Amino acid sequence: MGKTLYEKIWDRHVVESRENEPDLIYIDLHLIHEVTSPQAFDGLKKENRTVRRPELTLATMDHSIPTENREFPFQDPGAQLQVEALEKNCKEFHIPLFNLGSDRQGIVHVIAPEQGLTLPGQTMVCGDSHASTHGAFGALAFGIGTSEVEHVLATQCLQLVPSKTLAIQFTGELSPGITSKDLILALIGAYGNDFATGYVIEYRGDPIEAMSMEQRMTICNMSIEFGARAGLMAPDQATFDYIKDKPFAPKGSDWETALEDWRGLYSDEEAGFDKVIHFDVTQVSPQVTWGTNPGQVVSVKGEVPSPEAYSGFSRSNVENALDYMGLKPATKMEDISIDVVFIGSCTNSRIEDLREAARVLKGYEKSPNLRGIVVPGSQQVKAQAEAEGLHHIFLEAGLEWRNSGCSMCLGMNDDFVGPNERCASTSNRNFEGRQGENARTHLVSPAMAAAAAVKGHFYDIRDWEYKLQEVHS
Ligand SMILES: CC(C)[C@H](C(=O)O)[C@@H](O)C(=O)O
Ligand code: SF4
Repeated sequence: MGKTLYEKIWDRHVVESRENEPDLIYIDLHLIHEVTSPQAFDGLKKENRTVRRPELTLATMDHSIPTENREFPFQDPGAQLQVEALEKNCKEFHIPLFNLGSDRQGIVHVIAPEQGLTLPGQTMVCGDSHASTHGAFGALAFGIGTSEVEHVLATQCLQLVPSKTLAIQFTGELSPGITSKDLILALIGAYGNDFATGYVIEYRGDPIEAMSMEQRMTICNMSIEFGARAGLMAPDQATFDYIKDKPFAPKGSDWETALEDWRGLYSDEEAGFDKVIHFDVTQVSPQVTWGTNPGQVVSVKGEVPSPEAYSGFSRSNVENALDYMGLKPATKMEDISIDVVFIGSCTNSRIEDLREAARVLKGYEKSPNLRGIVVPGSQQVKAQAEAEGLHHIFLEAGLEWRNSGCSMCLGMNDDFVGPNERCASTSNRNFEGRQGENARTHLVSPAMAAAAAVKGHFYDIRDWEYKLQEVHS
């Protein structure tokens, strides 16, 4: 019997296995940020322990930082304390840190792939649920809690019980204008947001193989919104091309050795999954969420559902969601006007996302009644976007151009959506209060967010009149 990709990675990392006990698994890379690490470091200090492998740990600051003026003092003294604590802890324990002065700083899930730290076959953890993003490279990557962060810092290992495996076999071809964001939203919408609970997903099939690495990352990023422990994709030539020559990628003969190894990272044909589903991507249209979890989603050409007619969620759940969102059943999605546009987050803030948004915005101005911010996922993405002149397009459209960070993805920093304001957001979570108290979030792709910024309401990107096709060289 063959092995799945997940089983192959797992087996390579077992340090110790005892009957009726969790396995002890070695962790190749530990990413940390300012929000979920302070208590873990406090725990270490209390026990007088050191960090076992500081060089396999990387720190960045992203969640609570301001994206406008990043100088001290911050408007929020609590955020400044978190940032200062991370600097101090990294210094004390010799952990590499991309701080606010670094041109490599950015959202934790954007910088690791960008630096060539995310590699196929690795085990990776982070005190952050969207660690699943790195699965796009064939790395087994998942979020952990603060006590586990402490454990990994101290031992570079974790006690883990294997998850069940779910293969999602995509078929068909995405239509023009449809992105991987639409695909993952449509998938979660079709099966429900807790369908993959307890599973590690492997996304497979031609539509995945046809995608860029950045598109793939968007899908793996939202595995957690589907309930999964992690999402994986087998590495292929696109993966290797992306990694090659990145700053921390293996070089010279190490590269050749690594490549040879990575080429064996796929699920064997005779491997068995605990569950398999098939999903035809051909009919996927631009998606917009209407409710308060990512599975409450509909085509932009659709309408707000009525609690009676909606399957998948209970009547009261739908009623509550509509009430929170301030929406009436049967309203056309394209008739919903918005107050805020947020283009950013670890789901959609990479260079291709910004190019897509800029391609839509080129030559247009935002609707006068809304405000919008574009927040690159890292300072490297920011520099690249500026080298291509994308920031001019955003600024000319009347949107703000910021420094990198999690920003408006979650109401934990200076960027938030006001009470009862409605936001078209490229992020991954539309929970109540996610972007601010009583803020109303609609999840969309970068192109759809850009179109909404111009129109002032949701608008089908397939009907868009582009003023210029190519904005980058
Ligand atoms: C703050 C952090 C722990 C959290 C997570 O784990 O995902 C955040 O990144 C989020 O997206 O909600
Ligand atoms: S951008 Fe959003 S989803 Fe991603 S790590 Fe930051 S807060 Fe979490």
